[in-house]
Amino acid sequence: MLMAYYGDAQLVSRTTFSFLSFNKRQPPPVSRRNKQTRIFMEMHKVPHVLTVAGSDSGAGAGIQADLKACAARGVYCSTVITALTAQNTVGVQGVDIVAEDFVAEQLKSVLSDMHVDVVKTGMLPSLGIVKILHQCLKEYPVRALVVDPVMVSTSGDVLAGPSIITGFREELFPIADIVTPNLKEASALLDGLKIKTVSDMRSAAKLLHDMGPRNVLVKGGDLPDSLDAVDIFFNGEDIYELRSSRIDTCNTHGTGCTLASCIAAELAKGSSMLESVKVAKCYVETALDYSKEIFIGKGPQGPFDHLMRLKNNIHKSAGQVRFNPSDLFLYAVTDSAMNRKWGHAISDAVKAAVEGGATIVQLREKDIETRDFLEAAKSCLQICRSHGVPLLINDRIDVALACDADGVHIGQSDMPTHVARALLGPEKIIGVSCKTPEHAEQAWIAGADYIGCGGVYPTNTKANNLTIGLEGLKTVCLASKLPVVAIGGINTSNAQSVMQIGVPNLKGVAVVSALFDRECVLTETKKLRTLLMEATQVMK
Ligand SMILES: Nc1ncnc2c1ncn2[C@@H]1O[C@H](COP(=O)(O)OP(=O)(O)O)[C@@H](O)[C@H]1O
Ligand SMILES: Cc1ncc(COP(=O)(O)O)c(N)n1
Ligand SMILES: [Mg+2]
Repeated sequence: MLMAYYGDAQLVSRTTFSFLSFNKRQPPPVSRRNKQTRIFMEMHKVPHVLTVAGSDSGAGAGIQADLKACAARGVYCSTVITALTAQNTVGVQGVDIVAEDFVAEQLKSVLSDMHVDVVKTGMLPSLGIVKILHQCLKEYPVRALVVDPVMVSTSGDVLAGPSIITGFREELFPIADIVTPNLKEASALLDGLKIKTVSDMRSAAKLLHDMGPRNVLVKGGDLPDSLDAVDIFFNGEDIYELRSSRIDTCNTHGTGCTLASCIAAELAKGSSMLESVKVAKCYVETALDYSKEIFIGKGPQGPFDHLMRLKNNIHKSAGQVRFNPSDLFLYAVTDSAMNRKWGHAISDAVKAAVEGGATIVQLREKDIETRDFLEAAKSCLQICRSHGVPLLINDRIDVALACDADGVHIGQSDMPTHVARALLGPEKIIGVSCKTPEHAEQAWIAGADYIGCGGVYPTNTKANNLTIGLEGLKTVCLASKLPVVAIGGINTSNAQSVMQIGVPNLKGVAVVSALFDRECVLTETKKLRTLLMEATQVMK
């Protein structure tokens, strides 16, 4: 049924086309750009892949996969769209081929203006389009050409008819730096040769190489009964069997497009062909493994997560605690030395604090190995999540990211707040230690969620820490646009006076020794909570 569309090359709106023609803007002549500008442009050129492929409305394969793969690999990607597909995880419901002269127009727009390092091709739905591409590449040569000879989608739908085989063989293969057929495509290109084993793949790679490409990668994603994902790479001299573990997942829609784009991206960055292929294969394996548990669409072949971020969002909606300033009410900060002194395991101490009424927990483990810190953080996170209490990590953004904690608390000499925000994303909680109104202002500008202000009173947990007293605390609170938690030497005897300084954005107290330098953390937390509740009742 889909084949019915192939004859119709005029489906894309001519109105759009003539509008664009009418508005053609010519780039300024190069001579008008001075030499310095040209040198500057040369120095700041970014690696650039142009993908010439079809759009996948489900965004798992095609142009959309190419864009995501290049973004993930840190390479700029421009796009010439050859066809629109109505596609989802079930299959391809429709194909609308872009008019040949409009494909030519797109190619010219990009290649005449932008510096393209590598061209990567995907779905080329007609012989005419292949010829146009060939002609354009003659006119605007690029450093490398990666040809993914897309013919059939993972779902089994036809994306390019048999006439395309001539186009590949005669036009593109002779100028390709690498071609990357899957088993079905390799077989179609070799007049129906049966490819069922790794040894068949090796023979196919050699036969395809005879058609002219510099390198061939026969992909074995669909190799029956194979425990590994085996691809065969042949450069005309040596043959390599590239193996990775086969990820047990249905989310493999778009693996072929992604692999080819990633090869193109690595080539654009300057890697050798074999290195680019290896990096690309490893990237696909990692992304598939990361995306095993994501669920998009009802069909048998789902897309995967190129940027490896979506899973965190699933966990986030399941567990990530959104920041609420009232969480600062009873803020428990752990201390490994105190836990050692009392023989408390960190997770037991945190459990007791949370059960006693702590409303947020910060792990502050200064003298602990990173591995141990990460393990401790993971177990504390489970405890905190089961009570709906946010868990923050002191200083260590890497540990917070690794265990998917709810956020971090950082000091003035740690990672700058705006950098922490960029690393952690918009959802994570970031608290910053501030002593002055200027610190508070900076923390707000840089995207913190709250500030920790102190030391209010002298304390043993921070040597040589300047004490700002209740007055200093009040000054900072009044200047701060963010909610504040007071910290430093606060305990059951002074917590009420702190809470009663009478500024609305002071939301609570952070305590270390008052909870953890005690035999029974549960009892101390309950005691402090009661006092804080009394203090806030009095204020009302
Ligand atoms: N389940 C899997 N686990 C790991 N790698 C895979 C898996 N499925 C495919 N691959 C890899 O993805 C890439 C694309 O292969 P393939 O699926 O055969 O191509 P296409 O998507 O064009 O059909 C290859 O490197 C292949 O080895
Ligand atoms: C528009 C478009 N182009 C290519 C593919 C191949 O997908 P895969 O990478 O899974 O083989 C596709 N399904 N749709
Ligand atoms: Mg596939």
